[in-house]
Amino acid sequence: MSDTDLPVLALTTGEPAGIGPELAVVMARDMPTSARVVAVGDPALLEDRARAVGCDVTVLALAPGETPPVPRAGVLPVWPVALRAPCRPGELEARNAAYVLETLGRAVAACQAGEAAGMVTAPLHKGVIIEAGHADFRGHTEYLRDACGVDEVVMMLATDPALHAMSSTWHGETALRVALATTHLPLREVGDAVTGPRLTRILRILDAELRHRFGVLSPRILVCGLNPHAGEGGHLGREELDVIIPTLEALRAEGLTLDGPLPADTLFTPHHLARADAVLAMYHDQGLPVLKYAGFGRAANITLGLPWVRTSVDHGTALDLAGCGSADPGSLITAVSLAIEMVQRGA
Ligand SMILES: NC(=O)c1ccc[n+]([C@@H]2O[C@H](COP(=O)([O-])OP(=O)(O)OC[C@H]3O[C@@H](n4cnc5c(N)ncnc54)[C@H](O)[C@@H]3O)[C@@H](O)[C@H]2O)c1
Ligand SMILES: N[C@H](C(=O)O)[C@H](O)COP(=O)(O)O
Repeated sequence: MSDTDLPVLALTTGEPAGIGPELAVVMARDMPTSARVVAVGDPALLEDRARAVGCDVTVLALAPGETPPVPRAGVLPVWPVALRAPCRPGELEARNAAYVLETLGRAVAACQAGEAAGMVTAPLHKGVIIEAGHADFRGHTEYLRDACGVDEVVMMLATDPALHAMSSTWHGETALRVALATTHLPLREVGDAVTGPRLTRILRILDAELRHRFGVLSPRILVCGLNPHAGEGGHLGREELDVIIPTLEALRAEGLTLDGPLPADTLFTPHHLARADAVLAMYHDQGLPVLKYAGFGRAANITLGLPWVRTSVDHGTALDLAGCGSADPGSLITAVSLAIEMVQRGA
């Protein structure tokens, strides 16, 4: 591939008071050369944060939508978006919620216009966006679903050994792919959200994207139950009998290979995981603690079901570390390399 053909990836720099801006500049010290990664954010903020953490990187402000130059270590091209209010590391400022949303909007527009082949997102702070008046905001995943006008997308996190695999040879103690049937919902609402139609949409997307984006020829998916011990035959909850089992049976008839519903506590053991390509957890904190225990800092978040590639970090804004220079860039580096790999193989 010649330099002029290198794909463009838009990297949104996330909550300005968090660690996203400094991770972007730290990542640019060893800027990958197999794609043109362009940050979306405030160039002055990125320069300030580079100085604060002692990172010798040149921030190169481009015109909006301008094609980034050939990548070079130590140079971070930026599509500029202006902060709405001054920003101090670790201190949330509601006026900057509009800035964060504008960075997302710019990246989406670039993907829609074909100016970028995909996007990588640094962490944003959901609470401050909601408090700034965007009451329906839930997270990047839901934002991107709505921005793309698709019915459903799937949040999947994977630990590093499971990100690059093109077959099921990735199994190992820390290799995991965990997708979620519901995302950013209060726990009280989860039971009602686990419906047959939702599980059907999610499992179809997960099966198709494991084939298409990860090269798994015949995905085997382990499906968690919702209740303790997967409902214990209906004695500890009926969602397995009434919703999950009939849905899985119908999908098996379509050709999907699904095991479950299995009790989540024993599903996440080597015996079961050794024969799985992914796990579907019913809710956020059923699946993600296990994934983050296995691979925090080296895992990535992937949105399946979008018309372009989107990857993200496995951590949040870490306001406690912002501006200190001690935040680990591992997950952002992983998310960027994964996005490049997915774009290169046309996934
Ligand atoms: N991709 C995303 O946009 C994303 C992901 C997760 C959480 N969040 C948001 O982030 C905010 C804060 O969430 P939280 O406090 O639960 O989680 P968090 O990940 O920000 O912090 C949890 C702990 O991990 C540490 N940590 C996080 N990232 C680190 C890194 N790169 N290097 C070293 N240590 C790191 C933090 O210092 C903290 O002690 C919330 O608003 C949440 O919704 C966003
Ligand atoms: N659920 C994610 C996690 O815990 O890592 C995180 O909140 C990011 O979600 P979005 O990519 O939808 O913002």
